[in-house]
Amino acid sequence: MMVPSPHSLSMELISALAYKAHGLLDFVIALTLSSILLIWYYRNSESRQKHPLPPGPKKLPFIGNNLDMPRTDKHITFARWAKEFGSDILHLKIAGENYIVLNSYEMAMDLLDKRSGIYSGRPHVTMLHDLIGWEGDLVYLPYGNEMKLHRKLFHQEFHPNDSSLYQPHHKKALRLFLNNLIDTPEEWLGHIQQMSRSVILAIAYGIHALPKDDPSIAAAERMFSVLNIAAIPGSFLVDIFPILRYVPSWFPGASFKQKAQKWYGIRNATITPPFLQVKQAMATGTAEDSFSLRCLMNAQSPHPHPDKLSEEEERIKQTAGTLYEGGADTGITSLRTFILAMMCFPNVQQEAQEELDHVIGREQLPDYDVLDNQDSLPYLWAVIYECFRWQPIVPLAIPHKSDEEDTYQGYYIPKGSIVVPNVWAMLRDERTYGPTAHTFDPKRWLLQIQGRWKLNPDMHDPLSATFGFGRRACPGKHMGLSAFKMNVASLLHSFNITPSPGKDGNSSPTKVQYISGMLNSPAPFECSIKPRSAKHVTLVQQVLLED
Ligand code: HEM
Repeated sequence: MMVPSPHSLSMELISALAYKAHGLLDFVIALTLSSILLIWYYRNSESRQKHPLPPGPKKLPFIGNNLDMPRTDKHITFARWAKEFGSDILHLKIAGENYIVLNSYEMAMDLLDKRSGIYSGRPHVTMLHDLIGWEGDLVYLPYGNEMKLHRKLFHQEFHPNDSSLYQPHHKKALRLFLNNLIDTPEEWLGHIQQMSRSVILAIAYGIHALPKDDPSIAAAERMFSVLNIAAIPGSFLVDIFPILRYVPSWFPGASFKQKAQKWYGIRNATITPPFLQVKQAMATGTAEDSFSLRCLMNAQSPHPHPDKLSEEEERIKQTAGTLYEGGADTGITSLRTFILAMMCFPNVQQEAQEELDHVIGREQLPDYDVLDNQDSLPYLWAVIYECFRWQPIVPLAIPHKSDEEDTYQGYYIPKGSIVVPNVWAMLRDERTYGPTAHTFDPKRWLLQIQGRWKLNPDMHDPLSATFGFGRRACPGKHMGLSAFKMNVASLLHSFNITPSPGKDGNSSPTKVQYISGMLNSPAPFECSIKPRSAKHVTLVQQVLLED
């Protein structure tokens, strides 16, 4: 029996309706309906390919998996689906877009790294790009020349062999942070935020933040909070049904429109003033060392006017803006996860402190060089790996986009697919990490040889998944890792982290709860961070005076 194709069905629909049409309106309706049918048919024409699409939840006509896409904790749902469908590669159809979810490290490497010529694009997110007007951000630039120029600027200044830009700023802010913890330990979270954001402000623009309530820090916080909410495709209904962008803001349920109006242009408005400040300071010879200054000094074609920007300077502004918008929150989130882990696992904390006491002693604070040596501080490194593994900071990395069609393991991957590496699932994989994959246990990274710890060379470290893949892998990796290591070692060296005692003096068990946006952040929690001894207090205060 011949089954009519949607194409012939739609032609019949047109003629039938046109025949019955009493006027132009009916004809337009007929034309619109049949166009939708045709678009749907052609967008689904992958099914006519030789290879099948990867498995995934059942698709409904027209709406595909729109109703299946979870609004939060997507990484957990994707990992569950991988088990249910017995496949690490999944396919979803959302708003006519193909989503390919990769739940294993090998698959992510096969596609995003080994075939990075195809899989290095970025998806377009309706809410973020069209309604909020988020533009010029390296994180979302399509694969191509402009993206490469932005990444080149990043690599120039965040090279693993040259930490001269970020280490001095970080060291200064860290020493202040440790002293602030001694003075007002109950404000520990505010101190972490102040440290991370002031470092980035100094690195990006050479601007020194006020000790409290700095307006540039507040502006960066507002900008990042918008990105964190709107960056993941599908976080707003309008990403799933882009046609909704045309509904008026007063329409019931269109609160996204009001949000978009409030946030419109926030990125450009936030990143332009500090950059112009650097350019103006450069003209008067008063600019301090920073990413912006270094790039501006290398610029081949600067605009002669201090308030105006050439195309090249505009690019530098955008790249510094990417740093300003996103460089701090990954650091804040990773440190909060570390603190939560130390509260929950006091034995781990004690063992790491014993190792630091043995290797560094109580007469000096940890320094960058010592920490780079994995052989001398294997337990500390194992704690660092385990923090990144247990609660990956960016659980779905940032989605890539395929710029060509492809086949992989017998499955068809359409051109333009949004490819989501599920880092969380990779780092919680029971096939790699065994039945304890969901618990925090630094010893999984270690071997004990003649009573001493050594990092197990057979365990593949988690960093290559934590920081993303291929040509879009995180260009801030070296700085992010270096800062995290120093923060963790300094806290462990001089402070004890424990649960906060309640009003009755007893502490209740700590709950491990996470809130997922683009970042996977611990839900707010209380804790107590106190110096380990009077000697540690003196040491921390002394090093501050050295600056
Ligand atoms: C612990 C800290 C950090 C973690 C875990 C992290 C993780 C990531 C991940 C997973 C991606 C997506 C990679 C992909 O698409 O495959 C990414 C991209 C990116 N990260 Fe980081 N990051 C961290 C710190 C930083 C810092 C400090 C900076 C700035 C200096 C930075 C700048 C960027 C930029 C610009 C991109 C976009 C790159 C592109 O699209 O080409 N990151 N990061």
